[in-house]
Amino acid sequence: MKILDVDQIRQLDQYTILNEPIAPIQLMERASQAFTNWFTARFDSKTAVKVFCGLGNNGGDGLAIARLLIQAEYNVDVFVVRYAPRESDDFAHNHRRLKLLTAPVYIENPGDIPTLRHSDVVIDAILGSGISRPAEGIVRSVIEAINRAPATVVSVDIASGLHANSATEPGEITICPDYTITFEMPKLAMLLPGNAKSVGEWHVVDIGLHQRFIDQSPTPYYYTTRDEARLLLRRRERFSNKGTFGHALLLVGSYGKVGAGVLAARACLRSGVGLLTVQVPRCGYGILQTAVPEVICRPDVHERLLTGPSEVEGPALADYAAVGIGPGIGKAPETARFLREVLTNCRKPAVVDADALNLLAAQRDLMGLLPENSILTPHPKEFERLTQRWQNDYDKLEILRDFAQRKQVIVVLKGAHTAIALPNGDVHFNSTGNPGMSTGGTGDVLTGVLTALLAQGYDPVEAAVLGVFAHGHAGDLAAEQRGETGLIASDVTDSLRWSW
Ligand SMILES: NC(=O)C1=CN([C@@H]2O[C@H](COP(=O)(O)OP(=O)(O)OC[C@H]3O[C@@H](n4cnc5c(N)ncnc54)[C@H](OP(=O)(O)O)[C@@H]3O)[C@@H](O)[C@H]2O)[C@@H](O)CC1
Ligand SMILES: [K+]
Repeated sequence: MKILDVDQIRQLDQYTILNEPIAPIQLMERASQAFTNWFTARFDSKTAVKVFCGLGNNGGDGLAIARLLIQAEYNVDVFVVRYAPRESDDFAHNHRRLKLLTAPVYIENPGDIPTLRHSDVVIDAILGSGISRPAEGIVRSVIEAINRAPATVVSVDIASGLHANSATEPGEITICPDYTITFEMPKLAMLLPGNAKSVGEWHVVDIGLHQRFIDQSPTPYYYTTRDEARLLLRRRERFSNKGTFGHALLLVGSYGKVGAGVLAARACLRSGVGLLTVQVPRCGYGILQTAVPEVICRPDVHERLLTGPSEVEGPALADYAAVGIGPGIGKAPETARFLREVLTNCRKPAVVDADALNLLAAQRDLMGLLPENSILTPHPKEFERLTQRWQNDYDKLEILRDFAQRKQVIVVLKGAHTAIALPNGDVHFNSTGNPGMSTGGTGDVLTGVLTALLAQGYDPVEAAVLGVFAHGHAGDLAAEQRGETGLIASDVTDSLRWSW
């Protein structure tokens, strides 16, 4: 799904009005109805609803929503924050219609702000995507009062005060909602970790904006939906053998961190690889053979470290269908030398994770050896070591896109809504996963998943988008079973389904 910016959404709005065609007020009605459908499915009609409206089209939505809820026999109070003499045409229209049902209360001074109770549900329709400056004066006072109140808060389209696709400057205030119900597509701001409090749990409701305009609009930002991820899945051919699905090599583990290798290996096997060889330091031999009997184990000649040579013969590095390196390998100089050798000899895209990334950061010339379209899977701290500090999430996105383009690699920046930057500068945000996955070893699992997909011949871009989705989906299934708190990395592997 494409993520468009505010200007594009405004044009999309106009395009829909002209080409569907539909009257603006009808489009507002459709959006308000879509919000109301979500709301009535979530909150019953005994709920005390307090709708706060501004004077633009977001406020117009709020007035229409209030009317629809009154008609559905909800107990609704409407407050209009009168911060300016102007109001939008569609606001004025809905204002007239609402006044036939109820009398809104006007808020012009802080003394006009009502007291909100725990049982109240606030609908925040003060400011929408059209904000052009920080919230000040009475708008700020109302936002502060709502944030202080114990009520549940649902924002219409976007939390009031939050910019849809640019940074919120220090000192700016936004509503901190429990939910955001946004129209047609997520806004970029909703995918960035720094905005978590200004977004809450968010849902997209479809309001039927014109698909042709969306298709034609250029954007570097995408959001991977379940259907899109499903389309990437390949069926396993009936007449196949283990050779069909590739022979992968994982280079993992060091003394004390052999478990990282076990996690990556199990995940690789659960992701459909045909055959898997795992090289671990000699101390990991017994552990790996016992924990994962399905793999071919190549013990390193070094007892505790990964250094390269092994007494067990195997194919040359270049003959493996895919190579994954990093989980648990540590940062010893011997291992750094081996990483250099691997990157020099491996001409296919590789998966590079964890300490392999830290070694790249320490010896930046190694980056020049990365095979094109390799998949790097840093968490933010590792990515910062590879690049530089950033000021805010937007700055980080630019650094991410620039890095992927300059190095011609795929960067999977892990976190809530993992951002996958491609060599062409596009960024795909993931839609699956949960906070339970912030626990040791889930990254190792992802390395195994991605290596398996590359070994099966998936294009690296598709492997990254699909693998990250499947990994998060498995985390969501695991969280359903155990809850987020008790979730561990092995649960993610055990929940890998490859159908959704
Ligand atoms: N296409 C869609 O998805 C659809 C969108 N729809 C809805 O429209 C919403 C966008 O509407 P919008 O453009 O009228 O924006 P919104 O934020 O309500 O008002 C902004 C106005 O307030 C002003 N203003 C700006 N900053 C301010 C501030 N800090 N403090 C105070 N005032 C401020 C500014 O006027 P100015 O004073 O700058 O002249 C501007 O005119 C969108 O979020 C969605 O809810 C649906 O109805 C239909 C389909
Ligand atoms: K809002």
